[in-house]
Amino acid sequence: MSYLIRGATLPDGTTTDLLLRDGVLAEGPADGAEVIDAEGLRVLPGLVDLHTHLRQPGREDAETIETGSRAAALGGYTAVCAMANTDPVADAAGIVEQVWRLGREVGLVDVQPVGAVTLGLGGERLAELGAMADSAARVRVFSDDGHCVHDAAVMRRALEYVKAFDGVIAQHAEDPKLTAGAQMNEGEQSARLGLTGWPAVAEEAIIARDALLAAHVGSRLHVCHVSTAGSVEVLRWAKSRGIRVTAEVTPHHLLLTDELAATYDPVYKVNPPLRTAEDVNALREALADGTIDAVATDHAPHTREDKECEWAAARPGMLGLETALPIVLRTMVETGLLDWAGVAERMSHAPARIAGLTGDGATGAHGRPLAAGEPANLVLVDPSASWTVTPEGLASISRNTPYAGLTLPGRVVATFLRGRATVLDGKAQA
Ligand SMILES: NC(=O)N[C@@H](CC(=O)O)C(=O)O
Repeated sequence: MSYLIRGATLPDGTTTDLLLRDGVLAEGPADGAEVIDAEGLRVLPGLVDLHTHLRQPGREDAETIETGSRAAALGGYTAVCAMANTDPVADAAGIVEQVWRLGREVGLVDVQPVGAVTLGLGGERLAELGAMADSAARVRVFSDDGHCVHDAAVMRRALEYVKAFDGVIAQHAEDPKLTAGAQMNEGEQSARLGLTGWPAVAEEAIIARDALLAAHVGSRLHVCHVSTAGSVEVLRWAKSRGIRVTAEVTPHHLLLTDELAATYDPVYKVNPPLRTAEDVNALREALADGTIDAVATDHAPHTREDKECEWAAARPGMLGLETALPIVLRTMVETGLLDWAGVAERMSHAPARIAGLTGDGATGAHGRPLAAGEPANLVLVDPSASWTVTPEGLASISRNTPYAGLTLPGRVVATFLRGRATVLDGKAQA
């Protein structure tokens, strides 16, 4: 099937026709192509998520590679990096290959497995980083996400190891000694609610330490879900020194604050926790000026049992794939902080570069320019359509969206993966 997308507006604001043929953006006659009228629609390169929890293997009651892939395609994504905190943990070549293959079989989005840094996420012994890199899954991003690689010597060794194949360690920056028993952001709200606080310094101290380690080793560090104004300062300092550090921010940290904990509704419980309005403003500014390179969802599905309970017993995490782009439009574009080219950079080009997905690899190329000869990975968005989030209306098995009832701008009309429609007329194809 080939498509002629007529009159779509590119990220730079110019309007063009795009011919999708044989998996690539083609030139020449559009004979036989299905015509899509894209007047008034925005086209973006297929979005790339650096941080997705797909829960398979192990917690298929919360999400599967298939349901998570569908949610991703509906959110405008063509590639997602699947986190390693599955059961079993993705710490060996066999497991990452299985995840990669299952993603290919579903075929809605390229599922790029993230490998664990340490065996069983235990923080002590390095996982088979080289074997995962050499496997069919061609792993380049390694993370113990959900856990911090807390031992500085282990972190140093991991950074040294991945240099050989231009891998990157994606750190969940949280000093576990400083967050023991933590339930929410440490501050005025936690004092008022009587909940144990998760102090900003637990994140900031690890980012500073890891930036210094990355500089010492000459390796690449990526910081997951940056959540505080102080972290932004540390990142600014590290980048100004030429340290090879990149960072991501989640949509929920760009919009929501710790005042929501006063509801005691565990849908707002997440790690790192929601912070203050000052933090939110600093994160938006950092994403605008490039101190934070990318938006990543940290899509974290949880069952009702794990979420609809007392705050203290609930698992941290929230859904994100289907709402990420609308939240970025609300917080960054409507506020004038980013234009559409900026959205393309922060949600497609930069994450693809960080994850090593821009070249031809096992999963093809993502985050490439929308130019002739490039893989036809793209999304069409209706910027003028708004929609109201309902948990039942989402494709995820789980229901833990913090945005229920919220009306958001921007509807994904169609998503294409190598020229094949994975979403058409706002509906997933399979
Ligand atoms: N981000 C979250 O709140 N949850 C993550 C893991 C974690 O970081 O705790 C999950 O896997 O559910």
